[in-house]
Amino acid sequence: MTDLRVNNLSVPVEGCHLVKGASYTLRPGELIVLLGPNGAGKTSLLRASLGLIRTDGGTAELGDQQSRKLSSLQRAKRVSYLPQTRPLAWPNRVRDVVTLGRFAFGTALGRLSEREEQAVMQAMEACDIQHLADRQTNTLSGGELARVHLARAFAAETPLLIADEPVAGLDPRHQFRVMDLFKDYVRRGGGVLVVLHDIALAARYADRMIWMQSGEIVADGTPQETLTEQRLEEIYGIRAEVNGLDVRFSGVS
Ligand SMILES: Nc1ncnc2c1ncn2[C@@H]1O[C@H](COP(=O)(O)OP(=O)(O)OP(=O)(O)O)[C@@H](O)[C@H]1O
Repeated sequence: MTDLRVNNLSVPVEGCHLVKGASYTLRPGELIVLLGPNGAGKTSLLRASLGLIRTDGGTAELGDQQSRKLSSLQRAKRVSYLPQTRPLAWPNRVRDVVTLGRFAFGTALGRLSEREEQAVMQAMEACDIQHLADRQTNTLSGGELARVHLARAFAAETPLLIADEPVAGLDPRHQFRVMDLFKDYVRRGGGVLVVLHDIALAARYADRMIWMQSGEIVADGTPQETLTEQRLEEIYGIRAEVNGLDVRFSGVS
């Protein structure tokens, strides 16, 4: 079973720490939303968990191996990572960008097996971009391009999927649609960890919420356990009324 186990992880930078002693586990069959204000250390935690940046304490394991010891191909077979900024080296056809998601499995553009073709088509359909298949990526709107990147991540069909603000820039319908896709992925046995800034959306979809502040995980539990008026006040400095999973914001405190 592939899970991501992070224990007491710290990320140093210039004499201080971007992440301090963070511990959590991402297991197949659950959707975790990672929350926290700008600069709290969410991206740094994700990158450190995947072994992509230097750490100076703690461990991060993906399945049976330490993340930092995995080759990029080994890592790409276990987890799809959708970073916050998604540079494309050069404009390309949408279908080809989505096909790159199969790269770790030895897929070469133009030589797709039926199985590979199916994975790419399904991912494009799920992300509502099949009509854009032959378009060049530099002609797409921001939201369309975000869905292309998502489709690339889905096409990989990895056991785990980690996405940093995957719904930023999407209209409300596509935000729900993308979150529904993550839920389906989890129902089929995958594990998903996403960063969201929309607390109401997070409450609606998360099995667990991990809250970060100043480089530390300050809470980890179900929305029912961790989403409280006091927490929103402490972490974000905002006033809100919380009734179960329903959140009504009334301003900054
Ligand atoms: N290489 C670096 N050198 C110095 N500071 C850095 C470096 N990388 C990140 N930081 C700082 O560390 C803090 C945490 O950054 P990080 O991107 O992890 O936050 P975040 O919670 O993902 O924020 P956001 O919600 O704005 O995306 C920020 O203040 C950022 O400026």
